[in-house]
Amino acid sequence: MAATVRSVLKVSRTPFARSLVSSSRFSTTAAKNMNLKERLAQLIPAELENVKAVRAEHGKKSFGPVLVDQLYGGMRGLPALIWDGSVLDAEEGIRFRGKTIPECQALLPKAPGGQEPLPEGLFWLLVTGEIPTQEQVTELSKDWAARSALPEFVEELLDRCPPTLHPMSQFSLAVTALNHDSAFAKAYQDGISKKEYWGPVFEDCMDLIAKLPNIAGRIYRNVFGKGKLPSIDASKDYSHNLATLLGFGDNEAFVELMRLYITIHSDHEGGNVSAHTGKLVGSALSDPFLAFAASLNGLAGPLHGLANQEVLLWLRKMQSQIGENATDEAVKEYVWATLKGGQVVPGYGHAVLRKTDPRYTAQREFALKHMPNDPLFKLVGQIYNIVPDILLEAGKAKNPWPNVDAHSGALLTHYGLTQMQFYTVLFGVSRAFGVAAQLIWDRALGAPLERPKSYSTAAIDKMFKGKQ
Ligand SMILES: CC(=O)SCCNC(=O)CCNC(=O)[C@H](O)C(C)(C)COP(=O)(O)OP(=O)(O)OC[C@H]1O[C@@H](n2cnc3c(N)ncnc32)[C@H](O)[C@@H]1OP(=O)(O)O
Ligand SMILES: O=C([O-])CC(=O)C(=O)O
Repeated sequence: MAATVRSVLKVSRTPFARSLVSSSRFSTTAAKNMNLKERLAQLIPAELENVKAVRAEHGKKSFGPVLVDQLYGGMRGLPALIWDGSVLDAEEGIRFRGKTIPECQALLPKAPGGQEPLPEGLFWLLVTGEIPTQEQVTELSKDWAARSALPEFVEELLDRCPPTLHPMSQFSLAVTALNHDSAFAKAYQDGISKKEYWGPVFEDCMDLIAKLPNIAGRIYRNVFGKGKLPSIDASKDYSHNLATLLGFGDNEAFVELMRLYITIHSDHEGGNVSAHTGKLVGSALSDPFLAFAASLNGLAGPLHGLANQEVLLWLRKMQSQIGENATDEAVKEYVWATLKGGQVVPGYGHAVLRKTDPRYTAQREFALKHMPNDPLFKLVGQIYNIVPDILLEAGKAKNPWPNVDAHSGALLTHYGLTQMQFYTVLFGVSRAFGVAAQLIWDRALGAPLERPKSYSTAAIDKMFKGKQ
């Protein structure tokens, strides 16, 4: 079955690639002078044709059987969704529109003097499948800066939240409230034609991404008493502004970290909880603010995006119990105690990946370059040498290797962003890029309401009773 799945995926990727080739007359000089919406408007008709052709050719082909176990087992491996921005390979990890993380680091435009890719370029890549020019990325930075202001009532909403309300709950509240000004919701009420949905959805997605730094910065400063929020600087890139709003804009290494962080956390194909939730809610034609707020509520779970907070809490608890610079033996004992206590080792394991997450590796390489002697970085490395063997010996986890969340907190802590309850907010800022790109395409391609079939245990029992 795996081979069938792979060959179908290959076939279904080809037409999109073909669409880009067939529209290559645009991807020369003219395309390089276009803004994102203009380029998208060119790509949509060809992709509509491609999807039609793929469905005509393969629409009745099967991916293989669905097992009852998959219904009970969180639908692992069940082919169920279309997601164009990225594809996850269990061994290799994520590719954004066919490009690995190192390839994105090499190919995407950088800030002057910077070495990490600008997330603006990654968004362009997710949406179009193309590497933008430096000028296109600069225009995107400016566009997002121009859209970044929050409605006053959203600022007030955040200012009224008690600091005891988790930053992710505040984040979700604020994003939900942005639906007040949704271009799509308004256009829908005004009777927009289906064919035109993608236009206002694109505008909402751009507004959503643009406003996230102001939301994140406000939450951070409110909750952790960090004073008044500075203004967005229209001459700076998105990550620089985010860093400034958090109070770290003067630290160029932190700004670089934000560029890398937002790039690598953006998208992880469609089946993860935050991406799938956004797509599902968007399929009801809830606007991008409502859809992405739902994504955030999923990201806030400890088995998903909250794991980066959990990793730091777990590490700090370890240090308080066995001290800093603990021996391997003491660390092993602590890991076993976690497992014997019926808890998971946060930052390890994955529903799809079966190797070390390349996002972990990218962060490790960043740390080796910028903070090789950091004690927490060393502890993260020590744990890497210990945990996989223990998880293998414990015999339950299908993947004993670290995921992205095993590393991110150590990097943020190094630069002074020590408030782990805030970490998943940064993950959420990044995840908006991937969810938004797919929401735009879903509406452009007329993706239908999601509504799979559910079964009761009694129905399954009855269905197979007396059958082999
Ligand atoms: C950005 C992200 O979302 S990356 C993931 C972040 N989450 C974490 O790091 C939390 C720790 N990891 C986990 O809980 C899991 O590995 C998940 C949730 C990521 C994946 O879950 P699954 O696909 O169900 O993993 P898998 O099939 O390997 O699980 C089999 C068993 O191993 C256990 N297991 C998996 N990973 C771990 C772990 N890190 N520590 C302890 N036990 C684990 C599962 O809890 C499950 O136990 P059960 O049979 O008693 O229910
Ligand atoms: O793919 C997953 O299931 C979880 C994950 O790593 C992500 O969403 O970034």
